[in-house]
Amino acid sequence: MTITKDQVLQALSHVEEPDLKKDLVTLNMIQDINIDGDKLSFSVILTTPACPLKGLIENACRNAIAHFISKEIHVDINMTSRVTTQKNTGVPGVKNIIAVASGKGGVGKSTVAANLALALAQSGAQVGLIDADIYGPSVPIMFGLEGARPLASQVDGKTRIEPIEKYGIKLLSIGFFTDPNQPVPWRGPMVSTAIKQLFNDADWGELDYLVVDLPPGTGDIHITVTQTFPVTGAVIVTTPQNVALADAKKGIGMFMMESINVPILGVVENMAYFTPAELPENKYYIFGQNGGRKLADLISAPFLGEIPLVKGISESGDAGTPVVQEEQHGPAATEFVRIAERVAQQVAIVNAKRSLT
Ligand SMILES: Nc1ncnc2c1ncn2[C@@H]1O[C@H](COP(=O)(O)OP(=O)(O)OP(=O)(O)O)[C@@H](O)[C@H]1O
Repeated sequence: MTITKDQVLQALSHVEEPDLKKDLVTLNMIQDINIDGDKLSFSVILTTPACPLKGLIENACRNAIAHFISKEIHVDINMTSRVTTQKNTGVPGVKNIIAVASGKGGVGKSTVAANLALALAQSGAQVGLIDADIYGPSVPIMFGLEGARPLASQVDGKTRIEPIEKYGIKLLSIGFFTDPNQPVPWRGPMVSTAIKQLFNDADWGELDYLVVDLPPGTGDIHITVTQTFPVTGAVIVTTPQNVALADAKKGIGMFMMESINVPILGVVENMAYFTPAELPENKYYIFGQNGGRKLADLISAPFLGEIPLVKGISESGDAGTPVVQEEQHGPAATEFVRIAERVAQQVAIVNAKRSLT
């Protein structure tokens, strides 16, 4: 049987990308078509290596070839990815900036930012993490890098800060430049300059995602980051209590302000329930149930997932190895991986919508 490239493209034009609601051919996601007798191979270029729909899309392609051409064809599909980007993030080489924010302090924003960054990297993406929390930088402790000082290097005749690499991601924290025992009286302009330097004066190289751990609340740093760099979207972290949810709403309100206008990628509910290690099936909703989900519904944003309150998360963070790195297939790590997949999905959707405007 002889088949042609046109027949293959015609068949695959019946396969829709479920998030982007267009067919794979229109989206230019089918490449490298090769036909050798009854053997067909092609690549599907996904929008992120963390794509949770990878298996579904691959099956749909096989079914389309079988249905529209023939069941007798031997199909070899290379599922690969090229992370999409908005036109310009303001930081050379960086495709997407993901801000992680919370209204209230202590809700686990840094824990989510660190594990999100690691889970994205484990999917095969190039990832950086900026700890912009001047009031309580957590990256040095969470990554076992207390006392670390980034080096400077010369890149294209300019002096650049070299981010520190750990567990496959590039890191910079405001805590690498301050003495943890000396309080720093940050003034507005100083803060703004220091934060911009973490983005602009560092040698980030090529990154698919630069995750930014913002301080709690809504302040100078939020304004500086969102108004200086076109942030792709924000992940909002909350706990289920009403006080945390009320503050989270204020944080969301800031991102939605016309002058800021950063899309909300979704809501993560942290410390959603308590699970004793010896009874992992038991869930105790000690702070109330579904607060994060209701908040997401209220603002018509995706609910990204719920993380249990477990000792392993705080212990691994304190010991310098975030849980996604420490127990890669444990229940908490698995939930972080799912959240990372949903975040990557939302980034692709935001970018696709932007490219249409
Ligand atoms: N799901 C969880 N289970 C157990 N401990 C957690 C969980 N999430 C966070 N923690 C712990 O709670 C503490 C606060 O977390 P984290 O530093 O991530 O919060 P934050 O919102 O970034 O705080 P800050 O307002 O200081 O920036 C840390 O000790 C962390 O290990």
